[in-house]
Amino acid sequence: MAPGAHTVAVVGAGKIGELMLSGLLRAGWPADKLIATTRRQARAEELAQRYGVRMLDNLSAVAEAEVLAIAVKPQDAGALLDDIGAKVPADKLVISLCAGLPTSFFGRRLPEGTPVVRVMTNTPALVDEAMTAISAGPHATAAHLALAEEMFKPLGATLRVPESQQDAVTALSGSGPAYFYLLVEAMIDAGILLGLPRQVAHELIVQTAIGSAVMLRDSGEHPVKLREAVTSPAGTTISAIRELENHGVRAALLAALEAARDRARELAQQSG
Ligand SMILES: NC(=O)C1=CN([C@@H]2O[C@H](COP(=O)(O)OP(=O)(O)OC[C@H]3O[C@@H](n4cnc5c(N)ncnc54)[C@H](OP(=O)(O)O)[C@@H]3O)[C@@H](O)[C@H]2O)C=CC1
Ligand SMILES: O=C(O)[C@@H]1CCC=N1
Repeated sequence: MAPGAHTVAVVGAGKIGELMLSGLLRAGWPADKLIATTRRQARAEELAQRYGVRMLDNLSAVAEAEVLAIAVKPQDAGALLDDIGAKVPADKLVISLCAGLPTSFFGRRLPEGTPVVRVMTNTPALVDEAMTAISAGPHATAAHLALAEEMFKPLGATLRVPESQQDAVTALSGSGPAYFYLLVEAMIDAGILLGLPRQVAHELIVQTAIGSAVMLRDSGEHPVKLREAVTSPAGTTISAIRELENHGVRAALLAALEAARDRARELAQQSG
């Protein structure tokens, strides 16, 4: 299918919605086939100027677009669907980008038979390195999944997962960039502690992160093997690793990702 064969409306074009718009434009989606909606007029003007996409109100977007990508916060999705849900013709594809919300949440608020696809992407979409997981919800056919994939493939890697895995996916790859940024920030601070100028520490750690990530992706080696290759007997690395283990970094990560998964479940419960 040629890029831009469908008119797509990004409903709630905040950070993730904007990433989608810019990614689709980079992939060759024509601007006149892209619609976005916002709550604030100033935001609408900013997006229109930046991307040349059509800014409409929610109901006009529902009427005009063939695909609706819902990119509001989970806490705002109920109110949005109270406004537009009944007006969505059942032949439109609804793609939810909302953390935590199951497709049944949308199914209950949309006309019977509306296809829903649940997607969890992440912010490296900005540099076409997203990890996007895609799940079919009720009434979503193979063609709907293929269309969702066509929209997210230009933004990075895509993977199909059962919807039951989406809260875990959200904890791993949806929130994942934040964990890596936190680690990088902490390691740069450690460089300051060791007396390096901040800019030098930044350059050392960012390039080390990039090099390590490329090796993880391209070598095909297990991370344990890659770590062992750095860890010399009685050397410097094992001294650092002993401290990481003493401070429970591994246990902290297990607990942290479990908390993120639990929060995704809570968001669904609170949204009703
Ligand atoms: N940030 C991330 O890394 C990721 C986020 N997600 C999911 O993506 C979704 C969006 O997150 P994010 O982009 O960070 O959040 P933002 O708050 O940046 O974006 C949400 C946007 O929706 C707008 N909005 C809310 N209600 C309406 C409405 N009724 N009509 C039109 N626009 C509306 C808001 O407008 P206003 O600004 O005026 O309030 C805001 O601009 C969430 O569901 C989140 O779970 C998924 C993966 C990663
Ligand atoms: O923090 C959040 O809730 C969103 C979902 C995944 C990443 N950011």
